[in-house]
Amino acid sequence: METVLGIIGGSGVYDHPGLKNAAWTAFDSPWGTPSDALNIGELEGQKVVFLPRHGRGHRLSPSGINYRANIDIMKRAGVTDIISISACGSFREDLPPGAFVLVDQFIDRTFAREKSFFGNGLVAHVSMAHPVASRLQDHAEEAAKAAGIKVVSRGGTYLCMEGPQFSSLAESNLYRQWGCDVIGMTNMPEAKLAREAEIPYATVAMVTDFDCWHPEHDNVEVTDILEVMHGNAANAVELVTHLARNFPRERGACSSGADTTLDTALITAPEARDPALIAKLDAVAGRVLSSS
Ligand SMILES: CSC[C@H]1O[C@H](OP(=O)(O)O)[C@H](O)[C@@H]1O
Ligand SMILES: Nc1ncnc2[nH]cnc12
Repeated sequence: METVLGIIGGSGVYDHPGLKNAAWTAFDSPWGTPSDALNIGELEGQKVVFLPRHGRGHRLSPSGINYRANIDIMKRAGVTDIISISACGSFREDLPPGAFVLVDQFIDRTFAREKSFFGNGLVAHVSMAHPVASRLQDHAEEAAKAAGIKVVSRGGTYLCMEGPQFSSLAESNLYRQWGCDVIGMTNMPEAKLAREAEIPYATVAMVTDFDCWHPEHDNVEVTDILEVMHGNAANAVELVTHLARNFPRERGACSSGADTTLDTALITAPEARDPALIAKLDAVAGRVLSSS
């Protein structure tokens, strides 16, 4: 199968200037309104589908993003792999602003978002034990190094908070005690939904600030973040360019099983399934539902 690299650009990353033969293409989704149209084109000979998570102009707040529609339209566009590019705060002295963290674990503290494509009428439980595809991390790591990014951490735990306010000092200290490395507001439920849609997912988290635990940086402000974000965004563009250049054009089987996760996840008996929900799942779960 030919690979189609999906890029979800977060704060500061609303497009990729190197996309060739590109067109912003609107997709409808039975899950509602996605953040934006998809910019579909080619980068370094690789087919790429780009989605600005907050929409162009950063219109959408983390809680207002329709994560289900976003993942659904990426699946409809044929995306085989997703790289999430995200701004984040850091809980570690050795991950200062400008550092890139190739996250491999998440803690989900969000509470006001739709988190599953499944539910009453078709219940499914997918594993989130290993939410990130190590194969994608390998490519992202290689690309980050080739892009000359100075601090690149392989692995890290991303605490996803609801927001939009930043953490209190007590929360920031608590998350550090939990062993979290970075904090953001968007990668959950995005990673969960990508897993349900059988799209391998990996996060490149770009540190913009020290959250508020750090004695010398005891307040997070968007104006400070924006300054760092512009440099990070330029590095992210470079990283994605290198990633596309070396990305395998043919997709092999995913050792994590992320691309076949629904084989073992559905629990509702076929005769008890809701036809209306099955219809909405045509893209996300068509691979397993069309044959059952
Ligand atoms: C601009 S600071 C807070 C904002 O930035 C991050 O967004 P994204 O993950 O899409 O890069 C963070 O999660 C918040 O939404
Ligand atoms: N400190 C922080 N907390 C949550 N989301 C962020 N995005 C960037 N910095 C952040």
